[in-house]
Amino acid sequence: MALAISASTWLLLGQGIRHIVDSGFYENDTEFLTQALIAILTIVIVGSIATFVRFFYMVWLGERVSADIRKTLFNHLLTLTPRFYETERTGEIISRFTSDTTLLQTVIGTSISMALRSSVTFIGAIILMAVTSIQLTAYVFLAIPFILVPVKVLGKKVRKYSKESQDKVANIGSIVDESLHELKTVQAFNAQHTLSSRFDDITDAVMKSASNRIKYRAMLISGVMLISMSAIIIVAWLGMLAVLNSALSVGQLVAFMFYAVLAGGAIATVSEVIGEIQKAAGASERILELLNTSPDILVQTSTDVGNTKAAQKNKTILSIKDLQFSYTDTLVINGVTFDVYPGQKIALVGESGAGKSTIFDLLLRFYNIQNGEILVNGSNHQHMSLASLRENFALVPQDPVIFAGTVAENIAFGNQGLVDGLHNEDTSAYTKIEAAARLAYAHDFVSVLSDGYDSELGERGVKLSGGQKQRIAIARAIAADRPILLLDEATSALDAKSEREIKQGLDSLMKDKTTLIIAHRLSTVVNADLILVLDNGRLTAKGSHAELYASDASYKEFVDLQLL
Ligand SMILES: Nc1ncnc2c1ncn2[C@@H]1O[C@H](COP(=O)(O)OP(=O)(O)OP(=O)(O)O)[C@@H](O)[C@H]1O
Repeated sequence: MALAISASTWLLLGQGIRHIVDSGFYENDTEFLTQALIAILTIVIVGSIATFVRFFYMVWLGERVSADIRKTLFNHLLTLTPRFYETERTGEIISRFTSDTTLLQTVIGTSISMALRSSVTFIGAIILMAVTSIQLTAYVFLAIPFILVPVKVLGKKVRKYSKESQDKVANIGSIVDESLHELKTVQAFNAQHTLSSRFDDITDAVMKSASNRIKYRAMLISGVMLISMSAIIIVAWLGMLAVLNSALSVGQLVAFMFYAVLAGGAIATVSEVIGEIQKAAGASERILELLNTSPDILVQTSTDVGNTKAAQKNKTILSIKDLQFSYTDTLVINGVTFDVYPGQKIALVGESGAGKSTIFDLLLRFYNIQNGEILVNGSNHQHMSLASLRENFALVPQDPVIFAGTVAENIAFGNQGLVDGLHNEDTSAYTKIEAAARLAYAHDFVSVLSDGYDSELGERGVKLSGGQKQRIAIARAIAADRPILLLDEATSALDAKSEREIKQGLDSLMKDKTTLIIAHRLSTVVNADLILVLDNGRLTAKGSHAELYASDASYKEFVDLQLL
């Protein structure tokens, strides 16, 4: 409405001008002149208010749309599986978030608003031109096909190069993301030059497609301007001839020219923003592509009653049967079968690449298994929702993950109650977080940080040492309080004190829990209730350390070579 009012008020101005010229000037009517000026002033004020409302709401709408798209897109990305991120580059996805949604925001907030306003102005101006002089309007219509040709032909080119340059900008995102995150490795290997020449190539490519885009846009704008202005000049000449022949009053001609300039300006604006709108069309295609990617892990709805009963009789917490899995063609897990009873500590050992981490990934259902069964508390994991399946597990990865945020936020991470408690500044949440940190032997170093549990840890925990990160990860698993722990023991050795503290932290974590641990230390395998030996995806032996060391030559060799 504001758009229609603001466009109409500017159009009304023409009528005002016509009356001033014809009635005020030519008939020497001073009082009429004053009244007309007051009327025009009113039109200007109404027009300005309507412009304020139009601008405010259109720009607000642009912000709202991009905020909603960002939220939807982020939530969607969190549901996609690791397989998706093995092929996509995160830097490129970040670019879709930022540059594509920002583009949509400006286009909706500014370009579409301008295009709509100009279209309304154009239609109104044409109608009023027709009212003023049908004959002159007919001449103007003759020019329209000449204007549409460049809009059609050049607009297509603009769209093509816009999409291309947005894609290339996404490559910039990837390389910056990768280089800055791995800056220490880059600098340690003096690889700045290699990266900067790769970056130069990418920015040059962006520049090249941007130049093409700009060239076609400039041709579009100037072509439309040339044709429309020439048409106006010719029509003005025809109009002046009509005035001389007394077929038209001077006021009519002035009003007509006012509308013709408005219409010409409107066409010029549309041709300028059409390029932006084409660009936004490219951006939304890319966003839709992402939104239409569906996660490849589906929950089967039927419940497996038979298996549930069988498992409950045995009371296994985990039961793995004849598991088979491959990432690509070759089987990485091949016929693995084992049971885990509540409270057991199971150590997984095997050479690098044997498939230990893959078993964790399958338990957490990051990938679909090809054959076999995984029962969690007697339920087939494919019949459980991903959330209820994963509620059974707390993961402590080999390289502990720290999120940008405070110590307290990092520890609360896996426990929604604590996260909400922190959000509401509930003191009991802090007490529980501190208790978890004490059990993980993290309290001592946290309490000397400048803001204690509210200290910011920096992106990826850059402000912490390796051992400190591990203890935060352990505290997080303690705070999450899940029945089954999946520990991927760190391979890197730490100083004796840190080692001892981490071991004590892990002991408190494992207390009363069922644990599966990818073991890299002899002390871990010695204390395990059951050791599973994996070799090339197969389970080749199982038993206690003493049994296996005495009976299994390959285990003995493995322990002697790898663990001692
Ligand atoms: N995302 C993946 N895509 C394709 N192959 C993979 C992927 N992840 C692992 N693999 C392959 O699967 C096999 C098992 O890997 P996995 O990480 O489970 O071994 P691991 O026993 O945990 O090794 P490590 O002790 O070195 O971590 C390896 O041969 C590895 O190359």
